[in-house]
Amino acid sequence: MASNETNEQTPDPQSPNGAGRPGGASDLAVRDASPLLYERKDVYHADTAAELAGLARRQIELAGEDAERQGLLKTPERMAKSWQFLTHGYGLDPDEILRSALFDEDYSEMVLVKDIEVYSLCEHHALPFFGKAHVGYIPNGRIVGLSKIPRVVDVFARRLQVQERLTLQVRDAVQRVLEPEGVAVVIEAQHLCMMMRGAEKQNSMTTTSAMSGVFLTNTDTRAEFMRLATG
Ligand SMILES: Nc1nc2c(ncn2[C@@H]2O[C@H](COP(=O)(O)OP(=O)(O)OP(=O)(O)O)[C@@H](O)[C@H]2O)c(=O)[nH]1
Ligand SMILES: [Zn+2]
Repeated sequence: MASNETNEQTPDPQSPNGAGRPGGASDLAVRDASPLLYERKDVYHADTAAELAGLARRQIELAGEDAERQGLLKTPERMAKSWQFLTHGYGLDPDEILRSALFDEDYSEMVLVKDIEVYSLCEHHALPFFGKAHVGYIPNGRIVGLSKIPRVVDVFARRLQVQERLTLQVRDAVQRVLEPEGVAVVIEAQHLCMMMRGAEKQNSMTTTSAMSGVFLTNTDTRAEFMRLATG
């Protein structure tokens, strides 16, 4: 750590670490990478960190900033780490997560996990959208460990997304693995690309839903889900 900081305070003028020139990115990784950062192999990847940090540094420079300014010295590495976290869902398998906690059970009423926090990135602007997901299903002989539902929401949310596809993907994964009588998913979210830029609307909420099985064929079941989830 200390030697890293020393290097940061006194960059070698012969090796200006300029992202945008060949080799700049890997210099940056050597200078900034902290070993602890990459312990979570499912989230952080040392092999792409250098290139990401180089791109981040270039973005900072193109904004008109001095990337060697003290407060910004480690920012490219932080941006790389943050980007890897926000997109780590690509490396996760939703079916494997759901299959890891399936239990035979005769319970045949609705199971609802509601108010699951969702943080995702819109694929058009790479800006966050965030809100809540409500996931219900009616078992058909087996139930899933409750925590696996929010975990599966995160598998798909931690990718570049549109809210509609995120909603469908959660429904389809639960339907595919549990083979229940039906699945219902509602997501309510606010999109920063509509709030802090673009349309600049601060209070609009987008609701998407995806249903299958009995939630499509039985209006009472669907109504009960909507009442419990969003009422
Ligand atoms: N359907 C859908 N659209 C989204 C989502 N996230 C962002 N968008 C929209 O994606 C659209 C991209 O439109 P473009 O006209 O190509 O991009 P833009 O010029 O930045 O548009 P504005 O946001 O209107 O300034 C915008 O209307 C966004 O509101 C999402 O999850 N679902
Ligand atoms: Zn957007």
